[in-house]
Amino acid sequence: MSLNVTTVHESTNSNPKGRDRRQTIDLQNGSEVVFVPRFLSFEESWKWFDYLNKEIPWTRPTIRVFGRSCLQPRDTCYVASSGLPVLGYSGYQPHAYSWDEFPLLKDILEAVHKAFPGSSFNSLLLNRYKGGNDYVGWHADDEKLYGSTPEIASVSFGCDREFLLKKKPSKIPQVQPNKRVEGEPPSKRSKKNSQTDQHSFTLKHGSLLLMRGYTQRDWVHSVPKRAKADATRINLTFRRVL
Ligand SMILES: O=C(O)CCC(=O)C(=O)O
Ligand SMILES: [Fe+2]
Repeated sequence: MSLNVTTVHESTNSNPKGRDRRQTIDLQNGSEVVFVPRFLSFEESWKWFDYLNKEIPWTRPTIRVFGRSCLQPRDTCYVASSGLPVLGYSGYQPHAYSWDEFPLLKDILEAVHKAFPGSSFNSLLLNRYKGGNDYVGWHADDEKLYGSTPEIASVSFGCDREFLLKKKPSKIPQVQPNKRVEGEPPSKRSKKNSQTDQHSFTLKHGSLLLMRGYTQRDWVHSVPKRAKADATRINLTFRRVL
């Protein structure tokens, strides 16, 4: 038996459109992802896409990666409640805009809070991928200001993009994780590992993906370049600064 079994739990209330259908993916050891493929309706999502694309003061900052300056490979903007500690990442400190400047964002925030009672997000990092060359590399949103078990709700609009999750290498020596089973071909052995330590989601227009528990401590995520993704995608990640 594999030690790292993934359980996907599907649930829905009796909504005829299946809008609240969600998948809960137990990543084990206290990490969890909830995926709601049709969180927002198609029409409503286009209304929000157009608003965000036009009204948000997008910037493409210079950041520092491994000691070198480079242009962040996507547009960004940051919105946060007043009085919170300042966010900084990759040597960049985004200006914190106020929620009041973008009233529609409050409606999306309200919908997210309704879907996840008990959540209380107070900041939002927005990303705009102008095509398949724009991306976000492997990272974890494990900044100290989010605490040890940050909950991050990610809502997507526009072009479909693949979202990958990969387990961080364990610091504790493993007891032969790919232990040879007599007669099992090597291809099967490595696949077994990758099935449980990597996950892929297609984040479509109007979908929501929530990461919680120890997902930022134990996993990294990315939205890789995709030659076929030829249209703009906008992604909102709601977070709680402690
Ligand atoms: O665009 C996405 O789906 C992910 C964005 C992300 O990981 C981030 O902003 O930290
Ligand atoms: Fe992230």
